[in-house]
Amino acid sequence: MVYLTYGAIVVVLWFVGTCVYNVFFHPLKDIPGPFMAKISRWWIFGLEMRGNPHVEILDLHRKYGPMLRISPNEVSTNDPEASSIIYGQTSKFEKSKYFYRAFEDQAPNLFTIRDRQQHAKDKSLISHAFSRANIIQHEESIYDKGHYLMDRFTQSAKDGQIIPLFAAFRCMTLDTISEFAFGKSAGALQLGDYKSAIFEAIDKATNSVPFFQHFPILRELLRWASYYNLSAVPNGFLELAQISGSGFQQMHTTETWTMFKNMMSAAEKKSRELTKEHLISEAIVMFVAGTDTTAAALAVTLHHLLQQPDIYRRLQDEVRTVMPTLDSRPTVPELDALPFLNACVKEGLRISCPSRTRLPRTVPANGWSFGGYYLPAGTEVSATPLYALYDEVMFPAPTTYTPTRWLVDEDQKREMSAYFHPFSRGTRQCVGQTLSLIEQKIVLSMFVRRFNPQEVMRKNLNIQERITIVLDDEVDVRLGLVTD
Ligand code: HEM
Repeated sequence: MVYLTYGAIVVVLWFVGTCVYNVFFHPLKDIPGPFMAKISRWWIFGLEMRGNPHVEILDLHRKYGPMLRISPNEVSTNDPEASSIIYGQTSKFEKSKYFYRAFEDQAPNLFTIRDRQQHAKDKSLISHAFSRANIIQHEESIYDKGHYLMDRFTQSAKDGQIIPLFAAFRCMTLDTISEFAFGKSAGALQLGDYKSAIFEAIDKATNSVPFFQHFPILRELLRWASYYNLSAVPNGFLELAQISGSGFQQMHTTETWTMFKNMMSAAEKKSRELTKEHLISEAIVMFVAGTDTTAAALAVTLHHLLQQPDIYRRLQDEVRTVMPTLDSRPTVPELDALPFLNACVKEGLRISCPSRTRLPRTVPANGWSFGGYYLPAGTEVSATPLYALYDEVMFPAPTTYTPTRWLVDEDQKREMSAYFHPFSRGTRQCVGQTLSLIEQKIVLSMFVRRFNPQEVMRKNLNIQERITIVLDDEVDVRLGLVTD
């Protein structure tokens, strides 16, 4: 009993001592922020659990200024110059261990790897597959899936049925990335209700990430439970690893070009051996990063477009110039040359900001001085593309979908582009951005060529942040048919 009492006293003293240190003596003590954020990481965890942490942090920046302490050892910034230093091409800030480790199962992958040299080597194995020239070679595969989906929408429109756009686009992006990666589509577009089990696994995995970030022991316990086959414990990463394993098995039975075959032969040329764990880890990233991001961007864009008939018609008129029939397949350069289509896609990416989680980096050796503060080596600093995309000066009325804001002269466009980094920037920018942009342009042009707006069931969006955003209330719509 005496020992227990002493133990409790030690714990209380340790807790109080840590709080006092964090608030009054910590090297970051002068950086403003909510009191509770300075004391412990429970504050940011609570914010994450509420569902929209970065919209809330953006509001706090408006109150406290560009440098904001969001946990004892983490500073958020919405200062464009600070973001350039942290994320720019020559940045020395590595990805944060606590944050990115939680996305890994058995091995690091391109998204999570921290060492800059190792990252450059790994990226060189994959970047050819995601080059514009290579994606253009695969545009027919995107068109095939797009047409299949549009045919389903046509039937639903004829039957007066409600169409769940986010679920449908999730299936389309899943089938595209699975065929690209493994040579065989996951077949999600064939599912009557657009509900693939792969998304259940993705949702489980992404929901678990904040818990793994704040309580890394949970991740180890979960792996242990999986090892002993305690299947009652939900493990989205394990499920995704199993799905990826089947993808690889299937891949080796075909002659088709695939992204992973391309990666393996690039590794072979460099005499590098890729472990099974490494390949599976890369495959999990393809499923997670390559689906919800593009699907959410498309669903959010159409949610807005379908409610603005004038803009919708303008886009339809422009698209008709390269799509004389309902089934036309314009080339990617033809789509790239349509200014209003490009403005609609850009504005959709800006307003949806599909990857809006903060992307923490670690201050390198020697520390970093910025904005009158000194941040010692090891401090976590973070920003999300959202802060610049919602900048009220650069993008007046930032929560309004206004594609015409992008139809300005080249100088203004250049200024706006400095704030437009939905795919991040520098060496760690998104490797899948060309694929995503081409998918978005193909699907959007096909959609407006075939359908007229009829009814959007919910006027407001309920966006929740996970690793990427997800739309908690479906973008349910009814569509009319274009006949000529
Ligand atoms: C609208 C669509 C997309 C958006 C907004 C987006 C956004 C981003 C952002 C912001 C990052 C940087 C993350 C960080 O710094 O930690 C990133 C990285 C990455 N994305 Fe995307 N992404 C999209 C689509 C895709 C697609 C389609 C794929 C693959 C098929 C993909 C694969 C990746 C990978 C592998 C990385 C890590 C790159 C590296 O560190 O070298 N993304 N993405």
